[in-house]
Amino acid sequence: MSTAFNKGLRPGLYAITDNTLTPSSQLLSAVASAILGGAVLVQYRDKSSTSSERLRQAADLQSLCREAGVPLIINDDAELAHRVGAAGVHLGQSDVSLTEARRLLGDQAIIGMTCHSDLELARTADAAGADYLAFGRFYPSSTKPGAPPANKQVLAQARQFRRPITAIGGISADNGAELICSGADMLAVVGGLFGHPDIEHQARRLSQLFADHHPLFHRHS
Ligand SMILES: Cc1ncc(COP(=O)(O)OP(=O)(O)O)c(N)n1
Ligand SMILES: Cc1nc(C(=O)O)sc1CCOP(=O)(O)O
Ligand SMILES: [Mg+2]
Repeated sequence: MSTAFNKGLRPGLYAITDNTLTPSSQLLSAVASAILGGAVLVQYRDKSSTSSERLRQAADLQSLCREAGVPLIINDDAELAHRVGAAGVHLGQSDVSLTEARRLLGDQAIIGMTCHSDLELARTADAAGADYLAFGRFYPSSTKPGAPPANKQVLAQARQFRRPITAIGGISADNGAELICSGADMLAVVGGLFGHPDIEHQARRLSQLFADHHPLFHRHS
């Protein structure tokens, strides 16, 4: 049996926003560029704006993503995901529990879980019904300098759960291929995408890595 992709999840670029890299006035056009370049999933991640700003931005992003047919995930905040009708939420180990988020958002919501580099965290997230498992950080990250390092081997080991696997942390178009070859289905990228002047171009480069290396698209001849 192979990995179950459902609820609109598919292998590819997972674009994560950052309010320090992208001013709020440019958020929608930045995300639109990422989608034009091939992003298959978007996460709204904003740790510092006011709750009313976050509500407005999440609602605007939800309209954009719905129109584009790309699921929007809200970081940390299941209530906000529920309020704007987003596709789901991403939860860390110190965020609200998956069970609680599932109760609020329902069976059709996409709930992703941070598993660092720890298969036991992944086993627990799998048992609780996580829709994807996130591992990282794989390379030093200026977005989250304190994120604990992860070993690429965990990506292959996590395939036993048959859940889509996301890699995160310091990923760019220049270093992402080896993570896909190691077992990642999605590359979650902040700085390597939104830190560049030409976001659409970077998104295309990152998306091309899947065409070249992901087993669902790439067949050795
Ligand atoms: C796809 C993805 N993977 C990991 C994270 C990190 O989540 P968390 O550990 O809760 O840390 P913060 O992002 O909240 O700082 C993520 N957001 N997305
Ligand atoms: C939000 C986040 N979580 C991480 C983890 O390891 O769980 S690394 C990270 C930052 C990702 O940003 P960039 O692509 O700029 O490194
Ligand atoms: Mg979190």
